[in-house]
Amino acid sequence: MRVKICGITQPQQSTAIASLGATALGFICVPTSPRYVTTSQIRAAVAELPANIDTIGVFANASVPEISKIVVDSGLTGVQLHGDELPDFCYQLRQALPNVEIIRALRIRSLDHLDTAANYTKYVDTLLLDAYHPEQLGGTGKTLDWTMLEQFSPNCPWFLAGGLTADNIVEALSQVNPSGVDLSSGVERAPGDKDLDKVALLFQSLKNIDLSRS
Ligand SMILES: O=C(O)c1ccccc1N[C@@H]1O[C@H](COP(=O)(O)O)[C@@H](O)[C@H]1O
Repeated sequence: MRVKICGITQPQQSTAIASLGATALGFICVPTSPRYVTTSQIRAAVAELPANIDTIGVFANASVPEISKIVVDSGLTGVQLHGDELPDFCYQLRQALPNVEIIRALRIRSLDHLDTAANYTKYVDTLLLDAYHPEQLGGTGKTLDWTMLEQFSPNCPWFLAGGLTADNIVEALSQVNPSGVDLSSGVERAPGDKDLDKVALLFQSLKNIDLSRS
C-alpha cells in the first residue's frame, strides 16, 4: 500500500519521513495554504530523497503552464489537483507532462458526488478522496464518512485522505480498501511542521494491517 505524507516544508523532515516508510511525499503549491512551499524549498526537500520516493506537488485551480513550470523546476514526479479541475484539464495536463503522475483529488460532499469520480479515470493515473469543507481546500483534519466508500472501486488506483491519524487508520482501513492513504494534519505539531513521533506511530499502526491486499 502507498503511504503519502503531505504538507512537508522542511528538508530534514522530508528525509526522516521517507526513512520511516512513506512511499510518497506531498508539497503544497497552493499560495493560500499555511503549508505553502516555493520551488526552491521543494528542490531542497527532494534533493536528498531516495529515487523510489514519489514527490507530489499539490495544486488548486492553477494553469497548465504554471503547474508545468513548478514540476520541471523542482523535479516533482507527480501532481495532485485539489481544486475544481475538470476532466479536460487533466487531459491537457497529461499532454504537457506525459511522464508525471496525475492525481485528481475530489472533496466528497455526498454519494452522488462520489459518482463523478468515474469521469476522471480515463485522464488521470490515480484518484484521491478527501473530505469536503466549505471554507478550506484541504489539510482540514476532517474525515470522510467511510461507510459511503465501502463499495468504492474505481477503474484506477486511489488514495483515501481526510483526517487520517495513527489512531483512526486501522478503523478506516477495516471499512474501505484504497490503494494508498494520504495524511497531513493528523501527523503534525502545527501546519507544515510534521511530528515525527506521530509519523512513527502511524507506521506502527499500519504494521497491524495486511497491506498486501491492494
Ligand atoms: O494541506 C493543505 O494545506 C492543503 C491546501 C490545499 C489543498 C490541499 C491541501 N492538503 C491536502 O488535504 C488532504 C487531507 O489533509 P488532512 O489529512 O485532512 O489534514 C491531503 O490530501 C492534503 O494533500
